[in-house]
Amino acid sequence: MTQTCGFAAIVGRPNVGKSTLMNRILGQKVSITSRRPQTTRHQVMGIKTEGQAQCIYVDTPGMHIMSRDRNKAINRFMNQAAGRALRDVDCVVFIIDRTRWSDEDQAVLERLENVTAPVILAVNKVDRLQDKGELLPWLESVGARRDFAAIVPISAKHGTNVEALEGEVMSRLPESVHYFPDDQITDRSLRFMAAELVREKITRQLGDELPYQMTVEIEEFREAGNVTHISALILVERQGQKVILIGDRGERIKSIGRDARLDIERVLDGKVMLNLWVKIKRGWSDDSRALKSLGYDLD
Ligand SMILES: Nc1nc2c(ncn2[C@@H]2O[C@H](COP(=O)(O)OP(=O)(O)OP(=O)(O)O)[C@@H](O)[C@H]2O)c(=O)[nH]1
Repeated sequence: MTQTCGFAAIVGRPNVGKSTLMNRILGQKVSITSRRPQTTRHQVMGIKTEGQAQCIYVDTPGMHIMSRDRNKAINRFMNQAAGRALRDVDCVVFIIDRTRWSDEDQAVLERLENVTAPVILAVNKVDRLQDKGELLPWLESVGARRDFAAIVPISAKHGTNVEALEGEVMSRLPESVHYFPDDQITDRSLRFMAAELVREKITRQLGDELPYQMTVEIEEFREAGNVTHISALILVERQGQKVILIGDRGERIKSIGRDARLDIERVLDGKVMLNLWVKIKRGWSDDSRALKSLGYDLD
């Protein structure tokens, strides 16, 4: 039988559920999620193989079109990364949040104007719709905004209708041999996943107390016997942020470390010793050179 293989970009404004959808499709966490917008910073590929079809999903960082501090280097990087993901894809999944249509959604739609690949609209979070009756008329009216290849209401969180969405994507992949082995689910290294999981726990535990100018670098990732030793450096911008992260008598950082270790152990399927360090690196989020040194690739 002929094989099919191709790329599908998942796009949408921050916080609509792109990472949640990716994790749901893959049945495993490859992209971190949180209630705060702008959690996803790096482009992560999620690979799903089903029989003869292989789809490589690209989860893009939220498009920061309305961002107030749009000139910051990190915002420029994130917009560029989102733009790059749209070139050369075979299909685009555009996610919106229920029946809302904001200026940011409109801006994402405008970005898709020159995209020739089919665009599937996923109307997410339908589990949270107060009035289910408003869905059908909305689905009909939203179709006027663009000639969508399909419009699929879903709940990424609960998995509702996600298979139908996948079916729409899979049916649009070109004939090709598979680019990845059939059992591989992400292009990212375990080292990268470990850093992302630490960042997820920080974002979840500290919420709005810590601005998103915080990054995690893995300094050591070493297997010894059946234990993986990981040292992670958390970079923040100011002393005040360091104090918040460490918490009263180190309670906060301990709790972050415990949560992150449990998740990393699940991903690695083995025991982990995790050490966290906090360091101040002033102004990194506004410095293109510093971003490069941390692995953010600015054009
Ligand atoms: N009720 C409900 N919540 C959802 C659903 N999908 C996502 N969420 C929640 O919405 C929030 C944002 O989800 P993410 O997957 O991090 O969103 P994102 O689009 O990747 O966000 P960025 O990283 O900012 O681009 C999280 O709290 C999710 O749990 C859904 O179908 N139903």
